[in-house]
Amino acid sequence: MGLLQLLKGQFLCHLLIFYVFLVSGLLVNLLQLCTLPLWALNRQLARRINCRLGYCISSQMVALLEWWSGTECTLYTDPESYPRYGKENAIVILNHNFEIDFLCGWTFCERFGVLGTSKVMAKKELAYVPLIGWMWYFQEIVFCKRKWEEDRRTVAKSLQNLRDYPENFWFLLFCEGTRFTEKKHKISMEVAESKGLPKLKHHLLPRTKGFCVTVQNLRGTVTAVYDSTLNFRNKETPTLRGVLSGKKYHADLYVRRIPLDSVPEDEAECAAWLHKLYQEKDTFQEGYTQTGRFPGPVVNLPRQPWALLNWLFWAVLVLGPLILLLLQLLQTGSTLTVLCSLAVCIAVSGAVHWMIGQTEINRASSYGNKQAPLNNN
Ligand SMILES: CC/C=C\C/C=C\C/C=C\C/C=C\C/C=C\C/C=C\CCC(=O)SCCNC(=O)CCNC(=O)[C@H](O)C(C)(C)COP(=O)(O)OP(=O)(O)OC[C@H]1O[C@@H](n2cnc3c(N)ncnc32)[C@H](O)[C@@H]1OP(=O)(O)O
Ligand SMILES: CCCCCCCC/C=C\CCCCCCCC(=O)OC[C@@H](O)COP(=O)(O)O
Repeated sequence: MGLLQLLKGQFLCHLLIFYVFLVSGLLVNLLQLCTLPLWALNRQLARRINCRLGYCISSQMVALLEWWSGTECTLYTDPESYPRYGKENAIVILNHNFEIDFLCGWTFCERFGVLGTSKVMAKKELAYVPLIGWMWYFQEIVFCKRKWEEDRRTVAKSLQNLRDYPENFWFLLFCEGTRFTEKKHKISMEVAESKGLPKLKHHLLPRTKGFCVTVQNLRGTVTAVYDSTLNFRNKETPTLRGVLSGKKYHADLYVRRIPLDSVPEDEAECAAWLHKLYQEKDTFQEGYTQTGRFPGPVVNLPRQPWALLNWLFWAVLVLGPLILLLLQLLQTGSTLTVLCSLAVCIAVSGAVHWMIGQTEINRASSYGNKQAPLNNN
């Protein structure tokens, strides 16, 4: 094992990386808060500024994946669609099977220059996660409670707000609404059976309402749906802890660009269209498990240096004062101050564990663990 690989496994390195993330993230959140008055004066400028501020946080996690863990992300797609990626507004549909699927999504956003503007329909609980959740508030992320009666108005309103967004954005939907577990899969296949739908082997049954309301509200703003299917080589089940420890994974993403005009306007037809799409995704996943690859040619998509440069900028900015403080502590610090510093380290590492825990499937919500009553309206 090389020295660098050994270093990547050290707790102290993780603590330093998280320290940079935490302090720079709080600074960025503060700057975002300072843009509040600007929203009333010049909304489009406030949005552009918040895209860039948000980038400062999310790109640190991308840098962790691309540069620290060295994870490779391969894109399978039609070369004719490829030039349009990043140059139009799109709805992205992604399977929700992996703890770092969102991070791979962000990595592709970074490579197509839309990381700062990337959007998602996220569960409301994530709005309270420090740094990321707070950043999302200023990036106009669409939050849902996963209770349609409450979501139908709020989600539509948040989507309407995006209609005059000043920059190209991708809007991500994990239509399954929750991460894949065997129990949730079994229950959702019972629902599929009761609805007369074919069973899926690799996906939970998609919830169609979020997709249909997104299409309704973003028609005319968004030009395409990017149907994206993600898997990892060697049957790996990647984790954020693995990434932080420098473990290298290899992600494969198959993307099909579907013009939005071909998605039906009628709600029932739109729902049927989504179910059919998931049946196709399921065959792609089955093909991947059999052959280790997706259909379609591979497009070369090298990583960009910007995420790393952003991380280095923040590291220099926030590590300098920390080092000075530690030196001063060693020279003059009483036992009490040294103990207090230790307590701060423990608190910071506790915060890392809690935040990483948000991404762990074994701590997933109970949503989808039992059948919601069938709705006939
Ligand atoms: C070129 C490169 C291309 C791509 C790169 C890839 C990606 C990059 C793009 C962008 C990146 C951006 C950001 C990424 C960063 C971070 C993201 C991280 C996390 C956020 C993820 C989440 O939080 S996921 C959870 C929240 N989101 C959702 O839930 C969305 C999907 N859900 C819906 O759409 C729902 O409909 C709803 C939330 C709007 C409402 O929920 P509710 O529960 O009320 O749902 P329904 O009314 O739909 O449910 C009832 C219907 O479902 C049937 N039913 C009942 N039980 C089940 C069951 N167990 N399983 C399935 N279905 C069930 C029931 O019968 C009802 O059926 P109907 O026919 O009546 O609809
Ligand atoms: C730069 C270095 C930083 C290192 C430390 C990183 C610590 C930050 C970690 C995480 C921040 C939280 C990211 C939130 C994204 C979680 C996405 C997710 O997967 O949500 C689950 C949701 O879809 C469905 O939930 P359930 O399956 O129903 O439950």
